[in-house]
Amino acid sequence: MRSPRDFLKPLCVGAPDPITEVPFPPSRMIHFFDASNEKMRAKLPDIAAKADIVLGNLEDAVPVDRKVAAREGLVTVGKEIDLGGTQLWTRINALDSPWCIDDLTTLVGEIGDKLDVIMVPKVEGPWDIHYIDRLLAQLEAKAGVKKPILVHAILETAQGVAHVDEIAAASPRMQGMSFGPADLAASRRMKTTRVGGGHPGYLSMSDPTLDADGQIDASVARVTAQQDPWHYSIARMVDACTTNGCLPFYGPFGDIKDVAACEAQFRAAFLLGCVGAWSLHPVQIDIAKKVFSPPVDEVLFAKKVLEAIPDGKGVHMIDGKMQDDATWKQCKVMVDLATMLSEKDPELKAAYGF
Ligand SMILES: CC(=O)SCCNC(=O)CCNC(=O)[C@H](O)C(C)(C)COP(=O)(O)OP(=O)(O)OC[C@H]1O[C@@H](n2cnc3c(N)ncnc32)[C@H](O)[C@@H]1OP(=O)(O)O
Ligand SMILES: O=CC(=O)O
Ligand SMILES: [Mg+2]
Repeated sequence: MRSPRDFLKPLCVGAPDPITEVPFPPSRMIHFFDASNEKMRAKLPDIAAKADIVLGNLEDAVPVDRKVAAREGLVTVGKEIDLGGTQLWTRINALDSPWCIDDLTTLVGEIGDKLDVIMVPKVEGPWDIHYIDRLLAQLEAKAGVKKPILVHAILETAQGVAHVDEIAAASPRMQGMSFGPADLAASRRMKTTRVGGGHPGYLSMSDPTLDADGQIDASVARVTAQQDPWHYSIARMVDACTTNGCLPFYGPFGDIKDVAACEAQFRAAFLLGCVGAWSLHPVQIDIAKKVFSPPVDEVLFAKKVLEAIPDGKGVHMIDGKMQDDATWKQCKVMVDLATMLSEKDPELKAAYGF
């Protein structure tokens, strides 16, 4: 293990100093686009006006014969398109793929100063982050990049989940993690073809009704309720990220037309502590914006609590609810997020009354 004293020294002479705190600008959605697709690239200025983060995807979903075009398309985006204040990320090809090394050398060399975060798929343990960390430092030094490019891991293998805490702690570059239910399902041999969301087969059932002879009365219907197959892993990811000062995100929801289920999946992640989710299609940008902006009534209540208890101490009754030091902190989380989002979004600012 590296000495903590070395943690904030660059891993290559001439590379920028590592950051001490992960920046947290609006991050409600990471909008994926295929940079090899000229039509999608042309839409980017409009998309960037609505989205918090846009991400040029080079990995899964980009066909093998368009890998180079996607990389080059992203270089064009970085050099030629003004995204305003919207962050530019990429998802590189996996570390065990033949494209990864050229993704990194080309992108850092050509648009290293434009890229905020590099998302690394299929991270299995801290060793994957250590590899990327050193290589990025070398490439940053070579290209004269001024601020360190941050790293975001996708949690999408059983190994990755087993090592989630070590991954989150592996480098000061760790910006956060996204939950990847498709690859994770495959890695664990879960029997689902869905990308995120629930499953009608994953449920619990109420007890049976017994007849006079103590036998199960099959004529009486039993209540079932779908359970959340992702709860455990998302909660682990949230704890690992929060413990290490980086940001957890929910990943993709694949049934683009089922906007209600997408909203439910995003909201479950929001309530558990995620700061945002992926949008795969423009329709999911609005869903993420709605879900990951805290509800107006909760923000107004939280403001009321903070105003009523300026020192955040003791026990109080507000609107019939007990408030104390702990609930004050819950309210602070809500108000801090609302304040941060209001700086970007005048409509939210008005609704929250700032
Ligand atoms: C498990 C994982 O790894 S998930 C991450 C990898 N997957 C991705 O990145 C997928 C990204 N999304 C997409 O490729 C597409 O949205 C698809 C394939 C899912 C659906 O595409 P389509 O069938 O073309 O959707 P649809 O017909 O509704 O598109 C409407 C318009 O929005 C555009 N559009 C669709 N998705 C996007 C996007 N992500 N970004 C920008 N524009 C988009 C289309 O080009 C189309 O434009 P047009 O009206 O000018 O023709
Ligand atoms: O990359 C995302 C996933 O779900 O797999
Ligand atoms: Mg994946």
